[in-house]
Amino acid sequence: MIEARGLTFGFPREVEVLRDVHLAVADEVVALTGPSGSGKSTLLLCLAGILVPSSGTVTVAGHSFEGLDLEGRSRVRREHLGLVFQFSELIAELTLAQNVALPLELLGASSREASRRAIALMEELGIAELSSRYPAQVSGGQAQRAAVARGLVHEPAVILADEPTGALDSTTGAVVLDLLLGAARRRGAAVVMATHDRALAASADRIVDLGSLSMPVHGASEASATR
Ligand SMILES: Nc1ncnc2c1ncn2[C@@H]1O[C@H](COP(=O)(O)OP(=O)(O)OP(=O)(O)O)[C@@H](O)[C@H]1O
Repeated sequence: MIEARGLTFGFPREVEVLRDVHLAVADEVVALTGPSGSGKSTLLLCLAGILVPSSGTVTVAGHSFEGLDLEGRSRVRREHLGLVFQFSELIAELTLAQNVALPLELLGASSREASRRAIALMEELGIAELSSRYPAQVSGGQAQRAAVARGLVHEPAVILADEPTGALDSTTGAVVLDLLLGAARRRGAAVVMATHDRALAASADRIVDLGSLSMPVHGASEASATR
C-alpha cells in the first residue's frame, strides 16, 4: 500500500540522510527503528510527500508523488494517509470532536456526517465522553487518543506515525499504541511507525532498522531484523 523505491534525500549542506532506500509495506505494521539521527523522521516525511527526495519514488495506494506540486502531494496525503505525531498537535481552538472530524470535512464530508463518524471512532477509542472538551482540558494520553482518531477517521490506506507514544509514560503509551494498532488492523490499514523503543517495536509485524545500515549514509534495501 506504500512503497518507496531508491529513495535518496539529504538536507542542504548535510550528508545524505537516506540513500537508495527501498521499503514496501502492505497491510501490516512496520516499526522503523535506529538511533537518534538515523533518519526515521526524514523517511516518514518523504513517505508523506512532505519532503521531496532528490531521487527515488514514493507510491501510496497506487498514487505516486512524483511530478506532483505541493497541492497535488497534499491531496494524495489527505486522501490516503493518516499522520500521527509524538505530540498530538491538535488545534487548540477546536474541540476534540472537531479536531477528529477535520480530515473528513477537508475531504468534503458534511459537518453532520463528519461529526457522526468522529464520535463513533472516539467511542471505539474510549474518549467519546470528552468530545466537547478542548485539547487543553484533557490529559496527554487522552489528547493522543484523539490524535490517533484524527489519523484514522478518513479510513486512510496507510498510517504514518512518528514516535506516537513518545510523549507519554510507558503504561499510557502502551494503551495508546494498542488502540492505534488495533484500530488500524481492524481497518486493514498499513502502519509505518518510527520508534526507538524496543518494546513498542516488538508490537509490529516487521522491524526495519535504519541504524543497521552503514552510517552516515544508509545503503539500499530493506534492512534487517524481522519477526
Ligand atoms: N530540518 C533539518 N535541516 C537539516 N538537517 C536536518 C533537519 N532535520 C533533520 N536533520 C538531520 O537529518 C538527520 C536525520 O534526522 P531524523 O530526524 O530523520 O532522525 P531520527 O532517526 O528521526 O532521529 P530521532 O530518533 O532523534 O528523532 C540528522 O542528522 C539530523 O540532524
